[in-house]
Amino acid sequence: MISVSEAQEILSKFSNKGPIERVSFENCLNRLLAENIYADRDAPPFDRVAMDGIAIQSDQLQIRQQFIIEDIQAAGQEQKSLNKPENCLEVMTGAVLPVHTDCVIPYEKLTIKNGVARLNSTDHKAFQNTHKKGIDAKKGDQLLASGTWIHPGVKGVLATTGHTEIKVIQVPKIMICSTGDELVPITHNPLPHQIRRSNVYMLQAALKDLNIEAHTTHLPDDKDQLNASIGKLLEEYDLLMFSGAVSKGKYDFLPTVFKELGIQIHIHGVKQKPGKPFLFGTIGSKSVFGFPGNPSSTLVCFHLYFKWWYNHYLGKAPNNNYAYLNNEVTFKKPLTNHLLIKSSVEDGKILANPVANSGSGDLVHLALADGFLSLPAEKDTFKKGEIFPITFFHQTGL
Ligand SMILES: Nc1nc2c(c(=O)[nH]1)N[C@H]1C(S)=C(S)[C@@H](COP(=O)(O)OP(=O)(O)OC[C@H]3O[C@@H](n4cnc5c(N)ncnc54)[C@H](O)[C@@H]3O)O[C@H]1N2
Ligand code: MOO
Ligand SMILES: [Mg+2]
Repeated sequence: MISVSEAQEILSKFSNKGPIERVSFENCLNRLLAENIYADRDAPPFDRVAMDGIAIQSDQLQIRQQFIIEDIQAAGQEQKSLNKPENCLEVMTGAVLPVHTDCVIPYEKLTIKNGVARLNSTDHKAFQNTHKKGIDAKKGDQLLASGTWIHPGVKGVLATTGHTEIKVIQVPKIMICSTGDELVPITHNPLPHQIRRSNVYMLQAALKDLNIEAHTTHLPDDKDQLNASIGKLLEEYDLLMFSGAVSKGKYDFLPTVFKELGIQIHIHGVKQKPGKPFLFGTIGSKSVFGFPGNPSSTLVCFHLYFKWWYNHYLGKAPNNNYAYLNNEVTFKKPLTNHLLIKSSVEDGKILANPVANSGSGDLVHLALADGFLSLPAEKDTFKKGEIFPITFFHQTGL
């Protein structure tokens, strides 16, 4: 069996960067930008008034304390001009700074009476409360690099540069399949020997966190039917995700069916707990992920391996986060132990508090955890205060 890092290395080899597509501006949030974005004009495009108040010529500050108001320069109006240097213009935030002015004094520092503005203090200087044309970027400057995650601030830049269509990495078409004759739909009342199929919805939710909409289906524990269904699904989807049927049981048909369908199995079994029977294979450009059926195994393997694959598909470096173990833990097997934890923050440090559970089949306590700490296989005692890699279940930017 291979180690966690060996498994991730294999995945890196078999995940190619995804194709590029164009999407509308409306649909680009949480996608990965696949082009550089340049400024179509200076930013800001004009000397911009940054406070509501009056605009004056700063060299007048040595001579006078009060200014006759000539006019108002509102935002959205063409640039006006101050006629006489001893006067001022009222100006609004977002307006163009009028010609012959270089200093904005906010209303809070003025008293205005009978059309005359009097300064309440003398601590003013040239260019205060103005946002100089081109100070943030010049026309033609690169504002965003290909590979940027499109979050709300990035979307703002795409809007201000007038991008109505954006090149992004295509979202892979994914089908999530449950297997197992004990599973019934969530709308059913299970018989005593049955359970509702929950793993596929965990996977669907985890994919939605990555902005991937995936379908779910159920396949029976029947080799011929699995063969036929998976063959068809491979024609239609880029990637198939399975939960269950990858271990040693008489009805764990997936590894055999995959081989019969010509799928090359690159990983089957990783020195870890949970998730030991994890499977990954490819056929042409298509990939299959076989997550072990126990709920924690499914979710942990999704985060360790699918997200690793997806980072490569997006051309992004995976995130490496670390946290402080907040309780001593012993684990005597030569396996990487992915310990369920609930995180907290103290003095700016992420603390990982182990969540007690009865094993990888314990869905109840899985829901109380917000991630897992990966404790290395080489040790069996892990002390409070030691630092280990942490993976969060909830999306915090991949
Ligand atoms: N002789 C051995 N037995 C087992 C081994 C082993 O190495 N030797 N490995 C164990 C480990 S570790 C795991 S993990 C499980 C993985 O088994 P499978 O991937 O084959 O999964 P199943 O047998 O189909 O199911 C296991 C368990 O998970 C439940 N399950 C499956 N799918 C769902 C779903 N969509 N929603 C909710 N629960 C689901 C299923 O009912 C089973 O209880 O094998 C061990 N055995
Ligand atoms: O290692 Mo299995 O993944 O415990 O349930
Ligand atoms: Mg099994």
